[in-house]
Amino acid sequence: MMSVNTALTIAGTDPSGGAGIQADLKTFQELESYGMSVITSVVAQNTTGVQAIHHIPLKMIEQQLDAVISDMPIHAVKTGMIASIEMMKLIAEKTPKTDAPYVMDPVMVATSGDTLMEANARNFLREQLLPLTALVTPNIPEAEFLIGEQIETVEDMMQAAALIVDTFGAGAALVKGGHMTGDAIDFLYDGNKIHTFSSERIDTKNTHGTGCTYSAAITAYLSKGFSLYDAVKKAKHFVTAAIANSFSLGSGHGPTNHWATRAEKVRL
Ligand SMILES: Nc1ncnc2c1ncn2[C@@H]1O[C@H](COP(=O)(O)OP(=O)(O)O)[C@@H](O)[C@H]1O
Ligand SMILES: Cc1ncc(COP(=O)(O)O)c(N)n1
Repeated sequence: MMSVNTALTIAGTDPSGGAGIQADLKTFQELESYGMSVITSVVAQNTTGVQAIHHIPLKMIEQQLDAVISDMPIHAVKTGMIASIEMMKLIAEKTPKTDAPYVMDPVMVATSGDTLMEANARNFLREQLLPLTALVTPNIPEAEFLIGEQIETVEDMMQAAALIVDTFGAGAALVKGGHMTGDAIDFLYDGNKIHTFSSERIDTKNTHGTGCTYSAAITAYLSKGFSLYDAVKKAKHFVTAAIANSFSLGSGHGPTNHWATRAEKVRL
């Protein structure tokens, strides 16, 4: 019998296919981790922004979680959009039961500027969910919220990563530099050391779903047993290729190309 590793995403949806649950499942599939999903909110969105949000009733989120956790092996878990404190409470109660490493993408605002998390839930996320994580992957605005300070330089980014772990209790923090200028540099603090992951900045506006894709790739690699450092290194390569080969679909920020690294596999 074939053995397989599995990854679960708990997040909101994107019918245009570039972000959210859809990006996560595409990424898990590309990286050959068996993908599973629990939907927190159905979001009407596309490359131009968010048009409407429907939150799934709590009881139904709970039943989805129970359905997966009671029956399926889970080797890594990721969360994306979690809109409310009540949803967060449920996830804080249920996910530790999986015993799998937990990667949190602290999604607060979409690339388009639309809010995906209620304002009062941000503190709850920081105080109650963050300490459960193996890794949190904030972009610059999210990291600024988590530490309560502005981030302007790469030194600030490194300091933010350290604070998120040492003061707020995340297992590790990856502060992403997509919103800076110059090379796209991310800093990982694992509680011990700062690691740097860098790529040239690609000149494109097609960045819808980059954060989702990156954290999903890390989750997939963790599910397959890679160390945190190796998982981030490989995922950075995956997301960079996805951005470099992105699609100019839609009239806003187009989606990334989740199958961009297939060409390399064929060559190897
Ligand atoms: N134009 C770009 N060229 C290359 N890498 C990028 C670009 N924009 C973002 N990235 C990378 O994509 C990943 C997602 O980062 P970021 O855009 O900061 O996250 P989010 O989508 O959560 O806002 C990071 O590795 C970042 O460095
Ligand atoms: C349901 C959902 N979750 C997350 C994002 C953020 O996307 P990005 O990766 O571009 O920050 C999104 N637009 N929609």
